[in-house]
Amino acid sequence: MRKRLAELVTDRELRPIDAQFALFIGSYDANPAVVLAAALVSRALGHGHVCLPLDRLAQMTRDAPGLTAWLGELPSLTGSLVSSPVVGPGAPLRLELGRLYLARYWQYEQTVAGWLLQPNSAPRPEVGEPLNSLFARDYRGLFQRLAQVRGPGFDGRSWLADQLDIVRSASLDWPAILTLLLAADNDQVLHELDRLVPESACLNWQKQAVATALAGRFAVISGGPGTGKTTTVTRLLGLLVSTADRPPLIRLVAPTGKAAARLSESIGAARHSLDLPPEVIAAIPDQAGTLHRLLGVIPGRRRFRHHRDNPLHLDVLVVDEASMVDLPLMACLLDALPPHARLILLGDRDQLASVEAGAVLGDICAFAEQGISPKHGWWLQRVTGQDLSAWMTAEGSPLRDQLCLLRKSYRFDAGSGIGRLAAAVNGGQVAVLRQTLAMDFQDIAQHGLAGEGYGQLLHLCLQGYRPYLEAIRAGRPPVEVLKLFGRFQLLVALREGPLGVAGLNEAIVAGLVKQGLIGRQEWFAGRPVMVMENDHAQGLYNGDIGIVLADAAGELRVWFQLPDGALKGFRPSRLPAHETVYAMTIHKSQGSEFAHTVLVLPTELNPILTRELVYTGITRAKSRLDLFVEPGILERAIVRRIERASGLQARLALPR
Ligand SMILES: Nc1ncnc2c1ncn2[C@@H]1O[C@H](COP(=O)(O)OP(=O)(O)OP(=O)(O)O)[C@@H](O)[C@H]1O
Repeated sequence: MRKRLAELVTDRELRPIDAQFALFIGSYDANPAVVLAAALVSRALGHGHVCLPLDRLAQMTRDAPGLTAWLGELPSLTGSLVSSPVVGPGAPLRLELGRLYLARYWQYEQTVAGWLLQPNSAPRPEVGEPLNSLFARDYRGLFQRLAQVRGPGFDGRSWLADQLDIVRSASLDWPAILTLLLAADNDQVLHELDRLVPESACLNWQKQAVATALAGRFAVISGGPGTGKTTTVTRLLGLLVSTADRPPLIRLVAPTGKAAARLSESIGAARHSLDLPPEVIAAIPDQAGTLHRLLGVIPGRRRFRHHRDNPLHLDVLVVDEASMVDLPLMACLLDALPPHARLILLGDRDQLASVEAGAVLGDICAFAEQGISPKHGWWLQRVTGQDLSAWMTAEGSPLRDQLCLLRKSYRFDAGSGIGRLAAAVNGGQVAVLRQTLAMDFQDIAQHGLAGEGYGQLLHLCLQGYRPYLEAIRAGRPPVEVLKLFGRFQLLVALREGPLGVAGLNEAIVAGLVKQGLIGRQEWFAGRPVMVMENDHAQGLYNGDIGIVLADAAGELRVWFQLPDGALKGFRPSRLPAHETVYAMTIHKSQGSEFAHTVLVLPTELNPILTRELVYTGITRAKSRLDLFVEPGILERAIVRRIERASGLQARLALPR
């Protein structure tokens, strides 16, 4: 058995750790079926699955002929596992409903499901009045926008429907509304729309999200790029502060330093657009930190400083980019929350799941498809004044009433190619994708990679990275250099090969050297580096990006912007594992956005190419996307989905 496991490691069907674990299990139960099951469950974890579903063994080993052959020689694994001493309470493996777990992961899933399924006993608050005043129509803004669009060809009906989120259009007196819109010469007259377009004809998902989050101690607000997740949570925090007897202690976190820095920036801006008293705004924090820092990492230990017996000191916790939070980290976070705490998860459920095992946000958000319960729907209707009858269904998990999907992008309008492309990819709509790429959008361009394509790609990258290098030459300060570097990014799917991180980094460095923009040595001024592991002692985290700059004495320092906005310089020799980051994998780009993104996909279909990967790559672009892909690859990639085996959804579906 030892030999066979070693061969599977040599053939890369197993990782060394999978074989070691199987041997460890084999020392307690030498039954080959149990040993193989142990290797497979460990291997599944390496692929991001939380457990090994025993009815999907063929599917999960389809790319591994050695494992498939071994499975074929054995009787059913289930029979051997059920009677094995290594499976069961207190043993290293757990078997539940046909899913085999490492005991630790079974416990994580239990913790997460147990926390999420706790009944919400608190009465729903009476928030109608403050909620409606927070979401009061801004007629002054509406009038300004109207003045810009009114003119020949103005389609007042669809314009107003979009502006006011009208969903029950047929019931409205459109001749009167259009007359008003065309004749309005000041914002005051637009108040007549209060009567002509009552709130019950509109459906604003941001308002629904705030109400939903106020109703209980847990809520998820999920939406694509620019759908207003930060804006919505800022309004929610404003309401929580203004309606509380004493200001709640609010903490904001994200899984990476980069995502935390972005959250600080966007919440800082959103706070000031709130029409609330200054003392309320002051009680909303504008600094976010990392999740690891909040929980308190103990170097060398899996356990955090905060846990059930030493809970976090907070009343409200907002976690941004929650799709990046893996199952173990989510379990540790929920375990560390004090019983009275309110938790709000923000994220995009359609993005790539966490690097490590699990797809917690996706598993939770799966219940959003079930609509909402009538009880919750009636309450929402009462406090928001909007009609939700079309969304109410009798059957479903109680969790569905804690989920809010934001469906309208305020960043990408109908004229945006990026928005349309992202929607087509996310919906797996091949025809819309083709149509979008064939249209003449100003913000997207598709290029091939054959022939001159590769040269064009390099040219674009050399142009894109030039501004920050010129800023260095001009002696601009680190903060400005980092900002300029962050405006342009080359994203790739693979690590190896000419179109992977390694090949493209090399080609870009060679091109920049040739243009005299950087030096030839390993540590040249301007070298951008990405940290590849967490270094809690120095406050540097996997995914952080820094740039090498020389000080007045010619000494090199690598400058990083910390989540609180502060800058810190490190000697190159002090950095934890790192690599040059002209090209970055799409996986590593999660939680970041770039004004101009260049996205390169492999020329051949690869298991890594999925809808989630392409969607995540495209949605990193804020205002310009250049897509380098060979014909046919994109269409084939977007119909493939990532499936992560887990029992969380099944646990959450159970009635409370
Ligand atoms: N209801 C709204 N009306 C008008 N503009 C809005 C509204 N909600 C959000 N916006 C604007 O849309 C932009 C994106 O909003 P926000 O940053 O809140 O979205 P997000 O979902 O958090 O974005 P990201 O994809 O960056 O995470 C901001 O400029 C914001 O001011």
